[in-house]
Amino acid sequence: MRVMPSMDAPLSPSAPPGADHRWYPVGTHITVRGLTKRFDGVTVYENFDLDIAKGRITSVFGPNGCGKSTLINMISGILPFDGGQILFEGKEAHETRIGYVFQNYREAVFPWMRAIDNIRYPLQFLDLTKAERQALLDRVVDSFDVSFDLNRYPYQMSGGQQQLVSIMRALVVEPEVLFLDEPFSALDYEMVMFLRGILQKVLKEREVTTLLVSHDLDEAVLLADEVLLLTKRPTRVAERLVFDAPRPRSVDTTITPGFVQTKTRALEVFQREVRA
Ligand SMILES: Nc1ncnc2c1ncn2[C@@H]1O[C@H](COP(=O)(O)OP(=O)(O)OP(=O)(O)O)[C@@H](O)[C@H]1O
Repeated sequence: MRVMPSMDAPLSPSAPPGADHRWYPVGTHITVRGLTKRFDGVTVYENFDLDIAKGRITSVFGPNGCGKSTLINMISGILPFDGGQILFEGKEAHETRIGYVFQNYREAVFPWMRAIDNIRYPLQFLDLTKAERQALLDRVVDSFDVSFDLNRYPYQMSGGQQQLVSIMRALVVEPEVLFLDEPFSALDYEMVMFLRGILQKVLKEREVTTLLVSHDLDEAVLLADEVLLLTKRPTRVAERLVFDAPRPRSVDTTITPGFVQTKTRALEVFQREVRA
């Protein structure tokens, strides 16, 4: 059962824990408390707690099948859970503007719409004037500065271009929180490098709280302000690693001592958890 807080409860970031079920620590955007999720009797999460910092990029990394996608799907409101509470600065998911980028861009973009209409699509659900919608569309197009024609249909675009369109579509509404599940795993390396660069630029400009699932440890560390390392099921947080290298980060970052140190520690924790 999902615990629903009453809508008239005051938001109180400074109140002590327990005083108010909508309390959240200062600087925290997402609070997960007592989360429980089972699939067919298999417990994936049991009484799981997590705080996610506001405006930062958090990568989620862990053993196969530990529940990385399940976690971001529950937090984003796509997947129901069996118990616990997830709040965004004290608000429910449906009170929060959320963007989601799926791994499988071919199924995510609408094939019958031109790129620009794909990107524009979510704006119709916002209570805005035509001019305000156009301003948001122009802003996202300007930020990404794409070099291909946005009047093309998906079948006329490469996989990377389609994924770029789906990222722009997720960001056009200016989400407070963005979820990305393996967004670059099916793309060639040149495109991956380009997308990593442009995405971190836009996310940092807009200070979007971001949760990224990646199977690629280099990518998980490279893009993250913090790497969240998970255990095997029933899943707990094994360790959290802060990575504060300056941005923009590129392949050059991956040979810096700070990167190597963070990745090495992440690998140690990962191997320990896989063997556990
Ligand atoms: N709809 C479902 N029905 C039954 N079991 C499911 C369902 N979705 C996920 N699971 C199971 O829950 C566990 C966590 O799945 P999830 O996809 O979240 O893991 P993951 O860490 O993202 O996996 P991977 O590393 O393989 O991408 C797995 O054991 C998976 O088989």
